[in-house]
Amino acid sequence: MAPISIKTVLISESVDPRCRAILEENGIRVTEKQNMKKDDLMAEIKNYDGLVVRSATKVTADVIDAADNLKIIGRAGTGVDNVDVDAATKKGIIVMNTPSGNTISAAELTCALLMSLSRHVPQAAMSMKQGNWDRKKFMGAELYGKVLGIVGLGRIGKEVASRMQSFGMRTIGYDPITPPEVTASWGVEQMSLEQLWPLCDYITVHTPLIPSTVGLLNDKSFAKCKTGVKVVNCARGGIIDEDALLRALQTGQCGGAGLDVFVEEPPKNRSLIDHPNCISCPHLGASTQEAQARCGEDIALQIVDMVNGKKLVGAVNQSHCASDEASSGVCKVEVMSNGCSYKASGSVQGGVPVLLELSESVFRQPVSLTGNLLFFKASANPQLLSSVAGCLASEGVEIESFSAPADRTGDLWYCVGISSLLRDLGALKPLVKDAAQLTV
Ligand SMILES: NC(=O)C1=CN([C@@H]2O[C@H](COP(=O)(O)OP(=O)(O)OC[C@H]3O[C@@H](n4cnc5c(N)ncnc54)[C@H](O)[C@@H]3O)[C@@H](O)[C@H]2O)C=CC1
Ligand SMILES: O=C(O)C(=O)COP(=O)(O)O
Repeated sequence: MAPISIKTVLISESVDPRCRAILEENGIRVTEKQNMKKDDLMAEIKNYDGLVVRSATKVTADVIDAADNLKIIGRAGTGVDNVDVDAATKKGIIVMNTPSGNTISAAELTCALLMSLSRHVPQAAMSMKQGNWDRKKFMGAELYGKVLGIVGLGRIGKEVASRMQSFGMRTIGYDPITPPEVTASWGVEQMSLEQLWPLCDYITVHTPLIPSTVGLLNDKSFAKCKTGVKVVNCARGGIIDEDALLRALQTGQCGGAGLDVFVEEPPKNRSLIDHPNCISCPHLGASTQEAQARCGEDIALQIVDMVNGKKLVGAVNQSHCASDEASSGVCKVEVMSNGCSYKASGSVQGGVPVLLELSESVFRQPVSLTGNLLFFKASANPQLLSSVAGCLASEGVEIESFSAPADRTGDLWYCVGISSLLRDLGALKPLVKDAAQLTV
């Protein structure tokens, strides 16, 4: 990829000192300014090529508009919902995150809230500090044998599942993308939300906040749950509708809530937080030394790699960056293998080589040519991805991304990013017409 010049970076939140040290070791001037008001950020941002944030800095369209020199917004963490990614993309600014650095910490906090809900630990601790010795009031229930519904079976959902299974919980879940065969291999039975709600003693959500997840748990879904269901939100405020949750806590339909995140942070409306069956934290999921060290270091190294033209890792909008000088050049190649000819056309977007077309299959989204890739040719059918995922899972290989062709008729090429190459492509033979794998 072409090197991108970053000489100055503003860090606008408390990010691990390793971030600053790595950037400075690589000749980048770093300024740290925390708790800036929007106007101050808009005035300050003009001076920088790069911005590093966590979740508190709201990088809105007007902030981006004011950022005359900005080329990179680095999110030392997972969620990029505090960054207007569309506005950044339109201005050719790359947005990148470090999505796995805080997975374990967020999963552990989720488990801590689940355990606290079952045994009222925070309430009992408060009561002790007030001089009480109330053994009756805090009667709890075991997690053992109870059903945990996990909505969103990505990185954190998976880690929560394995930890809570060790407590003897049955884990069920729902995810529109992660195939059931894959989650079955880590002990989570998938089903529709309609089937899931009435079965759960506990529900935890681990999705991004997107239109389809806003108010996933609302008055209607609470009504379908067991009376007294307990819920945890360590993902994003609003996935559990806050007004509906308060109503459910007041009627007892919800027996307890563990919240780490809120629609408004910090929340001005305290009625949920003040409810006796609600335990809450001030967005602490990623607040561990380990997670911060990983995220701070990862984002700095990703920026340095980009500056040095080495690779672009963690970019969430690279394929659409309008200002990428190389994005318009399409390159076509023909490869002969075992007597068959494969025609491919590709390009470079945001410094990353992408595949646009493979032998008549035009991909719906450009396929980033990075990591381990498995290409397979098959005719479209609703079971295709889940059968392939199941076959890969049985070989210990996980799907990390999926690219489908725009057309759905005839035999077409699909591409999946995979955790490691398959030992033997023959395992896929019953499912597909042709297959190839490579590491880029
Ligand atoms: N409290 C905290 O400090 C932290 C919060 N987070 C948040 O946790 C959430 C999960 O993070 P990761 O597991 O890393 O993300 P991920 O991207 O690995 O997993 C999210 C999963 O949600 C699924 N999903 C999308 N729409 C869905 C829907 N309508 N219903 C059910 N599932 C759906 C996706 O298919 C994906 O598998 C994010 O919102 C992230 O911002 C992450 C780290 C720390
Ligand atoms: O990474 C995420 O998505 C988080 O929510 C963590 O946010 P934070 O970096 O602690 O402000």
